[in-house]
Amino acid sequence: MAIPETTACQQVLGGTFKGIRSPCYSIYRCGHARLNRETYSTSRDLQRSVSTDENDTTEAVLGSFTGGLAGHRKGDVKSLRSIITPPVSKIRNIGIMAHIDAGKTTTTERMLYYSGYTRALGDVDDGDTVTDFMVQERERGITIQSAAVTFDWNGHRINLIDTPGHVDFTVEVERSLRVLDGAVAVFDASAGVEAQTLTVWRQADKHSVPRMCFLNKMDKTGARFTYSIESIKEKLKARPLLLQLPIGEGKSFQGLIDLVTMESLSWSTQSNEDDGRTFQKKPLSALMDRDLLQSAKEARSLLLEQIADLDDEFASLMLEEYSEDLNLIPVEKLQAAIRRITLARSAVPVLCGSALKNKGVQPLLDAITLYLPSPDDCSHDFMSWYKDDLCALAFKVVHDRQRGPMVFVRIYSGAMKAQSAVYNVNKNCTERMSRLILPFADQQVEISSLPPGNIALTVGLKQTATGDTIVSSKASASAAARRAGRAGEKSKDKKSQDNLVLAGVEIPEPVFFCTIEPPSVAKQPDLENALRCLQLEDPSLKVKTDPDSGQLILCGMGELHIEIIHDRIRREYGLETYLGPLQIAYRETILSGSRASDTLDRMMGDTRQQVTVELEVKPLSDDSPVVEYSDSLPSGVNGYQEAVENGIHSSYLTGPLLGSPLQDVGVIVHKVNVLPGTSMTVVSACVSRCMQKALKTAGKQILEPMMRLEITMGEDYLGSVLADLLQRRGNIQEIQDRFDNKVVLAFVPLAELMGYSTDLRSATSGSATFTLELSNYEPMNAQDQNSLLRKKGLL
Ligand SMILES: Nc1nc2c(ncn2[C@@H]2O[C@H](COP(=O)(O)OP(=O)(O)OP(=O)(O)O)[C@@H](O)[C@H]2O)c(=O)[nH]1
Repeated sequence: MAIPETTACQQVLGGTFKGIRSPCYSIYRCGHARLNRETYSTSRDLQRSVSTDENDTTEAVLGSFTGGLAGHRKGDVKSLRSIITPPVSKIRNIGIMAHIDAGKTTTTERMLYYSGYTRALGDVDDGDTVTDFMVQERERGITIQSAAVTFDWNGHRINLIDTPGHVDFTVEVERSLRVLDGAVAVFDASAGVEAQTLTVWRQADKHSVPRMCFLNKMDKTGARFTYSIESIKEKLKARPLLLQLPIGEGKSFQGLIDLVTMESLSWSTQSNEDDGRTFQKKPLSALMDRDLLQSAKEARSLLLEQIADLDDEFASLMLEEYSEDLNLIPVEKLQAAIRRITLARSAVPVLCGSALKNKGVQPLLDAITLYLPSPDDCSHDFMSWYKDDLCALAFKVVHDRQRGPMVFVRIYSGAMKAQSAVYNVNKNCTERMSRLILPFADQQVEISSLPPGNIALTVGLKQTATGDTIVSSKASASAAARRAGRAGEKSKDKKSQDNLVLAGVEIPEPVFFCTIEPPSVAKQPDLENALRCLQLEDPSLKVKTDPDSGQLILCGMGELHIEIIHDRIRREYGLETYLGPLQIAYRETILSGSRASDTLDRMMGDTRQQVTVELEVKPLSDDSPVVEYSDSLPSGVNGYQEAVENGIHSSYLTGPLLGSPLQDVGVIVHKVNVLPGTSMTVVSACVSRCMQKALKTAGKQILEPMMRLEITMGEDYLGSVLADLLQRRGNIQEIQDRFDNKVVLAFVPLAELMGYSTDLRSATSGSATFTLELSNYEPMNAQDQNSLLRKKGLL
């Protein structure tokens, strides 16, 4: 048995460390007494887990809280805490993903509580959860930033990332999925699969993340186990493997039947105060309810059949060794088969419970360790290029006012060490990392080194942004490049030779923008600095400068996104900024082509610079290249090709109608005559001017963002919601029934949805909910296009 590497906790930073963001004082206020006690319970828990493995050696170092907490007595915290880094096979890097409000945060809180990392149960509704620790998150009761949490369960290290459900923050979800090995999809069992679940499910598919489902809120009136299972089949097109059956639904929900071990698990329903830590486990034969027993037997037979269908090894066990009595199949063999199926993504295990009522979370934790992959189960080409050298991916940057940027990394190979220099492949620079931290939600434990497979938080990397690849040195990157090159030659895979940089996350184009102004000119540099830090953290936030007015422009994924950024600049950077009206990010295209020519002729110093260009713009068809050169042109345009294409691309940024980016426009270059000695910049400028000329006379068209809207409301409001959608130029696709509710699916131009949440709330007395995502860009009709141009004073 491999001896696990041991790392020692050097200091518990809970007191001095003001959270990932400085305004974290609120958590200390509501939880600091808890924080101190937690340290005890965590130590005990870890000590317990230490003693279960005889090969583990531990090193415990005394740390101390030093100030930072109001009313806190220095030195009264016993932070004797040993951190064992388990073998890689016992690490689980897991994401929790779901539709907004499905209960991810509540479930995470319960996990932390049962694993001994918190002393009290946090409650989203009371604003005292551990993972939602930004002030805005506490106030709004939603998760904005993924908070990574590390904890141990049954000798396993679980690195868990609580991801936000709101569509404005899907980049956060995708960023987490990129580095996770497995995921738990949490559902509201009264709603089944909801709109955002579909989006995150698709994202998890894209990154081939094995996952399991947790049907939460089984206690809620209207909770329907069977309905939720059907919606997983129908909407997610997934194959559910039912590992549990609920005992009761809604108010009568009291526990679960474990179809793998054939036991019933029941929690006390006597008191709401019960923390669910203890529950009763009985063999199924002791179950009094005959109907339930029968259903459990049937569900178990179905489960065995499904597993045999999907796993040959298990099928042969069933047909040969245990054909006489399937009940004799050892639980471990069944679990191993479920694990293989989950990793192969041929089915998804389904569990259920109620996080709020403290039922079913411990079996979920067991299932995570049993069925979801360890880093060893996931292989990547680049791991062989780096061998034992460090290779890590920065997947999130957060900014702390005192410590500067702090970077979450996933280590793929080699060890990451505190107080060491690392090389950032994307930025081509060497940086010094001062500290390495294990993130226990708002508490941080400093460690000296971490082996591959882990997720850690680093301090000191100032240039690193989300998506950057970090290795030990430039020499190590070069050696990896050579190995990648050889591998690429062998496999004739050109891509692998270039691909030293681990793929980052695709960031969707922002659909909203607005100007942002500092309170005074003197504060402009502070605002620029705040925006620079926020952009390092949040790659979906774009900042531009208006070339005419010089004003700063914020571009974001939605109204809420921009609102949160505004709020954070105020709270975290102490700047009261002014936002201009929110505007839509339109695009432009052309419906018919046009040809133009232009000449630039000027003296620069003693040199005459002269270029004549003739080109044609045309609607781009799917199979033609964006830039074509007419046959009459000399090949390579006499060495000016790059300058010509720079000129073309720069003119794509400002369309002729609104100055919005152009799409689906092709160019044919007919003539480029350049006087020798003319600079490349002048060639690009002439091409760009000629492009603008041609575009002006082409058939111009504005494209507007169309949103896919899903609204859930009581039947009484259906008529008024539909009438309102039609007024907003909405195209209604479908009206579905969901128990007593109606669900409307529609496509609506984004321009018509400004302030929709407030309008919908007042029209339905706050009872309706909706989700919104960008569907595509569509041409505006002539009338709407003209009225938009008039509104902007452009017609
Ligand atoms: N009845 C019931 N309510 C629950 C349960 N779990 C969570 N809730 C409630 O559902 C609401 C949302 O819970 P959260 O844990 O914040 O959900 P979330 O998925 O993290 O939400 P976002 O981070 O905003 O996406 C809160 O009011 C919770 O108290 C449950 O098991 N049963």
